Amino acid sequence: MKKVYLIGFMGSGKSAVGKRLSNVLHVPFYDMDTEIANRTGMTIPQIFETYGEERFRDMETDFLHRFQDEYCIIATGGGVAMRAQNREIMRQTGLVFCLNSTFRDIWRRVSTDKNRPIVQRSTRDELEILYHKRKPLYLESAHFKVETAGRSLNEITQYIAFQIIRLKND
Ligand SMILES: Nc1ncnc2c1ncn2[C@@H]1O[C@H](COP(=O)(O)OP(=O)(O)O)[C@@H](O)[C@H]1O
Ligand SMILES: O=C(O)C1=C[C@@H](OP(=O)(O)O)[C@@H](O)[C@H](O)C1
Ligand SMILES: [Mg+2]
Repeated sequence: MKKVYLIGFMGSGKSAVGKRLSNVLHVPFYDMDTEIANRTGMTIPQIFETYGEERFRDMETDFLHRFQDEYCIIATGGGVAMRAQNREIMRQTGLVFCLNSTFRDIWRRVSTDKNRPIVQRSTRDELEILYHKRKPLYLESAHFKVETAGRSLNEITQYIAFQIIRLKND
């Protein structure tokens, strides 16, 4: 078993589930946004403002490329699965779980959050268009699709943990 990647739109629960999964499985957890923020000494909004979105995307790809070979949980940022190169790295180096949430749930969770520059610069309609545009690419990248609607963070975590343990024991 190599890495476990969590992908999906902003607010689908990647960071929150990743942390829980790490506790349940006793496996290290890395949140790509946190790792990139730590490396640059800047927040995600500061990176977007100072260097622009494209440079941030390059930092994401760089992270995936260089990251050490270990069994760990990685919560990706919502844009990571948009690059073919990133999708290829994730599928080759690990198991990819897509957290699938309704746009309604997503909007409720992220609309007031100041730490997501894409939400800050978008109207509700624009974000919903982006959600529909990205969805097929999340599904294309994933080994597993995880429905999150009506499920608690713990239920989602237990489901993913079960799948990982099952595959490990195969
Ligand atoms: N299934 C869920 N049930 C309850 N709260 C959730 C669920 N999924 C996500 N959240 C909450 O929504 C917010 C955004 O989740 P987060 O893990 O940061 O999403 P992501 O990393 O995918 O952008 C957090 O406060 C998180 O606790
Ligand atoms: O979807 C995106 O393009 C982004 C998602 C964010 O991560 P979360 O998905 O954890 O919110 C973060 O990487 C950045 O704000 C850009
Ligand atoms: Mg996150």
